[in-house]
Amino acid sequence: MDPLDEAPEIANSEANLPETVVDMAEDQASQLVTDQAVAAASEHSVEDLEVKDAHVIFTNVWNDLEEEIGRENLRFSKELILLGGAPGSGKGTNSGFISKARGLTCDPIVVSSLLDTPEAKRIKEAGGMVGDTEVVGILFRKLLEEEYRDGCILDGFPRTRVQVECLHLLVQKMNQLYREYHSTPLAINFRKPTVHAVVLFIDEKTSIERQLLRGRKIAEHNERVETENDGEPLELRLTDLDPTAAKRRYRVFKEKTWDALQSLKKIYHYHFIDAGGDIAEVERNIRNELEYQSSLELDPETYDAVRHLPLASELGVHARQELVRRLDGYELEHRELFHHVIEIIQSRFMPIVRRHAIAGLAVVNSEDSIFEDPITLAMVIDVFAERGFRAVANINLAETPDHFDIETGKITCVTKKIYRFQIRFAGSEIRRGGR
Ligand SMILES: Nc1ncnc2c1ncn2[C@@H]1O[C@H](COP(=O)(O)OP(=O)(O)O)[C@@H](O)[C@H]1O
Repeated sequence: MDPLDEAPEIANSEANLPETVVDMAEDQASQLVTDQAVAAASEHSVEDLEVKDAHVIFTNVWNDLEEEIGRENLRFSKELILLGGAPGSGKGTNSGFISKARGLTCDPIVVSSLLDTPEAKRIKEAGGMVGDTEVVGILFRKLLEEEYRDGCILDGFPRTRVQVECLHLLVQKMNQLYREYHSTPLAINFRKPTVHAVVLFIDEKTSIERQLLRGRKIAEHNERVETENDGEPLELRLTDLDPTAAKRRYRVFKEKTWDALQSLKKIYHYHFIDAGGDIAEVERNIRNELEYQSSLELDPETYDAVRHLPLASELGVHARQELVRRLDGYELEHRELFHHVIEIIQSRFMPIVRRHAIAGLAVVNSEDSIFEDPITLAMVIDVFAERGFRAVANINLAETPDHFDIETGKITCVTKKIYRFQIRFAGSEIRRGGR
């Protein structure tokens, strides 16, 4: 039986706009997520009194440095490797290996270790983030140390949008200094900077497990140091001992750092790494990615033109969490409409879907004007996704004769909108005569 045969004939289908409609639905849905995330982040912000303007922060730091050590001594690293990822994603574990792969001999700069004032420690222990002014001031000063001249790894920078802005401003200044000193004897100290962002991705569950694992390992190590009086104790983060605090750290990452890291790909070399596997696998992924990008035969300009487009492997990573947030958003903000859509799915869609359980593909057409609001299309797609189906929606325009003028012979038509949903799922394996 043809799975499409539930669809009534559509006369004079004039426009078939699948991508547009699905885009509309998904846009609407993701806008909702973004708005909620922003609202949640600002509601809980503890840094409201802090300077948020990257230009102000950067200019203050830069002017202080210039005044203190002189413009000709503002010698930053030629290559900056920004290593980002959720807590426990393996930044510390992999930074030594990345250094080697990039031919760097200096230790990575672990930004959170630089932040050791009592106030910064208090914030870190609560799973929060230290203010941008402090981070940028300390880090830029550190970067000027001689050992980082050729390049360095920055473990945990940038972590916020303001820090990303400050980074852009720093790179701009470095480019300016490069041009300024280009034909002078000091040129070697002001080479054109290159920036790579390496982003390690793990999900929330893995992040929490690994933070707690690190906590257990360090606690055991420190106990051994104390009882056997052998070796040096390691810094133990309180958030690594407490599942709730570890979870909070991941959430802060997801709300404040994830987007900031994503924005780097528009401007710098960007390496997205699936870091969910075991250590050997992650190392392999990093090696492959770094080798792949450096062996690309694309002209740098061509590569620049395409690199801001997302990689297929990135798109799925937060899809489940975002779906959950969107669904919760419908329930909170459009409860009545949401329940109405669920009721339509239950009473009108599901009988058709059930009838096509062997084929795994059902098509449902509807003229219900409720679907004029794009959010209802998003709701249908998301509710089906939540239940394990893949739904796609598109709009067909059908011209139907409405009036026939006997005298002139003129036919007037009305245009009807028909909403067409394709619902795919794993069909039954049991088929007569099938293998
Ligand atoms: N791929 C991996 N598989 C299993 N455990 C890992 C992996 N990468 C790191 N770990 C462990 O997870 C914990 C956190 O790793 P770490 O490198 O300190 O993360 P980060 O610096 O990103 O917070 C450590 O105990 C480390 O040994």
